[in-house]
Amino acid sequence: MGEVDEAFIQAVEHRPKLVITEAEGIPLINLSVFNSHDLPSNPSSIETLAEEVRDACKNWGFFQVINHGVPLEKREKLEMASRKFFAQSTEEKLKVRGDEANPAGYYDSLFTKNVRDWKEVLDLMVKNPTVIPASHEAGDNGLKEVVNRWPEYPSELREACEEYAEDMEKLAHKLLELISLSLGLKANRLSGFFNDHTSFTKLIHYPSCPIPHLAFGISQHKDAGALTILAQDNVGGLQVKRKADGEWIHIKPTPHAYIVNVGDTIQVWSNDRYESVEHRVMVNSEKERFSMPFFFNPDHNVMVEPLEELITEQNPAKYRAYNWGRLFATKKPSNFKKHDVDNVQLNHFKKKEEPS
Ligand SMILES: O=C(O)CCC(=O)C(=O)O
Ligand SMILES: [Fe+2]
Repeated sequence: MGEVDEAFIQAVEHRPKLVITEAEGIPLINLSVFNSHDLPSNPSSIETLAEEVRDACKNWGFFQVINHGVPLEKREKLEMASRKFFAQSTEEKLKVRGDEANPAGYYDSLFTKNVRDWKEVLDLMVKNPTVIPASHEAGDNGLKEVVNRWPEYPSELREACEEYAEDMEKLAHKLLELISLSLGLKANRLSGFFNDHTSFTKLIHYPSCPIPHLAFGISQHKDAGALTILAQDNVGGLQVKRKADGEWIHIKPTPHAYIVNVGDTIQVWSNDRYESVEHRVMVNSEKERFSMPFFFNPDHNVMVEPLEELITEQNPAKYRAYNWGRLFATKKPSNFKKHDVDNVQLNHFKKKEEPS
């Protein structure tokens, strides 16, 4: 990624401002009650936690969690393996390149909204294989298996990633329970959508960049799945669009915390009570950065639509049902191909306002 390709250059109106807005930041939520033994006899603290989650989801769409129960050694083991993997030559990394037929793997040429991202990634599915639709064409009901391409080096990467994904899955289910409670639903209301889930871990490397005023690590986007749980190193660069005023807010790294955001799927399930919020990543002319988002996604055959408990006469369903797997099969390849149109957006499924 040495020479500067014009595909990286953002349109003038989207270019990063190098002056960073430091604000009070996204909410910090302490999950320690989940790890205490007296959990069942302590419903009031869970209720308090659910309220904090509700406020965070409503006001920001993003929050950080501490005392989350994920062992630090597991996170560090995967982070080290990721650094070793990306330190190899491009030729070596391209041996595990992902493609349209089997998207799990390495990419060094990715686009968000048609501008190239200053990053390289390794995508690894949690379920190996993961079943998804063979194509996004309506009428094609065929399925295919996505199989991980484990790199030979470093040899510990596979075990590190599998162990880490197990921990992430547990944390994701805890968060899902809290989100369900926060919406006034039973704790396990959403868990049935994840039996054969299509979640994946993405290892990301943002190399240092000579043109941080013209390019992004990832330009502004929303995450399509249910929840994203992100581990970032201490360099920083993630920015979240503050709902209150549309200002881009820098998320200062909190050691060992995870950053959580709700994706489009939860926006639809909640019938817009919670919104999937735009975010982006700035790059840095001096420092490279590593991050590891875990995307918690439903089963391919889940039809995503507003939950019936959250629909009322005053608040009718705002979306038509759509099939998660088809959207996933559409989204994945479009991330690495230059398309004439933006990625599929949730607006496609938004119901038109009925004339009153
Ligand atoms: O690396 C980060 O901080 C954010 C990554 C991200 O937003 C994504 O991969 O969707
Ligand atoms: Fe994202």
